[in-house]
Amino acid sequence: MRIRFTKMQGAGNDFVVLDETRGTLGLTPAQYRFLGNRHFGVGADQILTVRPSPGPDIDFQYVIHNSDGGEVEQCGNGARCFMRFVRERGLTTKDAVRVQTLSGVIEPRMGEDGRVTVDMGAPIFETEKVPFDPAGLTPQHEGAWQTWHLALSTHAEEAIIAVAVLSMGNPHAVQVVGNVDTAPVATQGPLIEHHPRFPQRVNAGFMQIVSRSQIRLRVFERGAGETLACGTGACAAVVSGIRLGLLDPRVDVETRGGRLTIEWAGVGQPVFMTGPAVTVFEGDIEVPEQP
Ligand SMILES: N[C@@H](CCC[C@H](N)C(=O)O)C(=O)O
Repeated sequence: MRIRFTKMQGAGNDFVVLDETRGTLGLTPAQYRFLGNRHFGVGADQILTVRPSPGPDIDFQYVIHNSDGGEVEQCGNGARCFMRFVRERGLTTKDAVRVQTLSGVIEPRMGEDGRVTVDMGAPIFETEKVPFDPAGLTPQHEGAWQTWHLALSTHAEEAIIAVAVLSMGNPHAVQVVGNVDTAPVATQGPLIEHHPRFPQRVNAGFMQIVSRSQIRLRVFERGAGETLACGTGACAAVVSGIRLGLLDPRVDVETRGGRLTIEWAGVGQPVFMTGPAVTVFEGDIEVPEQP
């Protein structure tokens, strides 16, 4: 099957975007994996699919697959690219749309400077909804919130880390580090992603506090490995920092691929994420039936 795609990126988090507004392609997890593969396919951290509105008051449906082929609930950088894609392709003329994802409705809005702001919805803190299993652990109280001590061990390394745990529609574990440049992202990332206390795996964030309004962040993403930026990871890190008493309500997040601005007014309120969304190129590719 030959398919048309658009390659996009938001702060260096890169995507293959597919238009299924006129019919589904019926891709299998192996075919999504093929598209995400940087050697044999197009190459991307996630594959985003635009589908027609599933119901009243909703403009589109947004389907997200990680480069490992698994479908996931949410993708923040992808949401900004989604907005630019539906505008550039003439699928809408609206400046703001309501988009159904697996974890709820988000609202991306075009900015005048070409950046996109997304209402990502309110963060979720109930451990069973993240999901995270805290049985037998004692939370460490910090600021108005708490972190959890997790043991990471392999034959090569033993470590106890303190993570804040929350969901932005998808699961996140955020730890504060002294310097993101030397943080053990490559070694601890996979151990945190697959830690048995996260039954659906987790995205692992490493946050360096620069000031009350600026952080540096690296994220080892579930199903994709370390990416140049993670939008939901940026939201999760800033929300954690605010609740732990370390950050103000508006924070610039410096990622390896660019800057995102996150705003959050407190528990029960939505998180707003602003950042770039860029079309890189378009093309078509033959997708094998059984890659
Ligand atoms: N890159 C994304 C997050 C994509 C999904 C994530 N890897 C997961 O499995 O939850 C973002 O910008 O938020």
